Amino acid sequence: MLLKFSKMHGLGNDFAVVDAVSRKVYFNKEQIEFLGDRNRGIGFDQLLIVEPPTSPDMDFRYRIYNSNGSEVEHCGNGARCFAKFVIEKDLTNKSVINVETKQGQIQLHVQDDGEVTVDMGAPSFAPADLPFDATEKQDDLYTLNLEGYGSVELTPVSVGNPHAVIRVDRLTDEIVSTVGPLVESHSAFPANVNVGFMEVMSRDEVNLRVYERDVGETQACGTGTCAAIVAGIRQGWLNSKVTAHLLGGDLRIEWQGEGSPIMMTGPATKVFEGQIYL
Ligand SMILES: N[C@@H](CCC[C@H](N)C(=O)O)C(=O)O
Repeated sequence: MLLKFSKMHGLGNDFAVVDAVSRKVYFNKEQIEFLGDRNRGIGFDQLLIVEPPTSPDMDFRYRIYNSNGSEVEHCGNGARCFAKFVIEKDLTNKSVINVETKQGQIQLHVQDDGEVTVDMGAPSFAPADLPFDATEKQDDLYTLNLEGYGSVELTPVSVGNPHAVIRVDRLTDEIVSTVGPLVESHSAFPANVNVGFMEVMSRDEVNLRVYERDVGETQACGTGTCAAIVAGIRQGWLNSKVTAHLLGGDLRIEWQGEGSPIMMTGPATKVFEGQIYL
């Protein structure tokens, strides 16, 4: 099969996006791993598949796979690329697009300047929603012992997919590459977890790096940014509108508190279109 795709990125978090509305396409795990391979395939952090909706009040269904073939619930940077893709491919002419995901529904708002705002839904801080086998807790902060390292304090947050947010005094390569994998696959997170490292610069600004589940550190993580900011707002460290500086650029997040949806705004970029034998 000759597979057509668009290569896109949201702040350097990169994707292959496939139209499965105009033509039916199925992938098995090995095929996704091959496509995701940066030396032998296309290379991406996630594969995004645009499908017809299963519910009449939705515009599309959105499936997301990590480069190792695991299917995931949510992808924030991918959602913005998804919006740009369906417009460029003339699959819709709407500027407000309702999309089904594995975990629920999201709404994408395409702005006049081309940026996309995503209504990511309301976060959950309930450990069972990640899932997270909680141990000691104080004000949303849990202590996790890491073999051979010591302990870290983290906030578990579900924004559809699972995140552990760790506040650090200073972001370093070492903390991301050492603590990231230890927390990602810790037995307290039975489905594994994305790990965010947040340095609070002021009440309106953070520096953030994310070690993604099943992928490793990426240039940016949309859901990871949402999780970190809502954790910081709940702790009283941040205001309700925050700019996050990621390795690949900036995201703007707004959250009005308990029960409200998180609004994430940022760019989406197409790099090229291609085709590959599968
Ligand atoms: N890059 C994404 C998140 C992708 C999924 C994640 N690796 C997981 O396994 O949950 C984003 O922008 O949110």
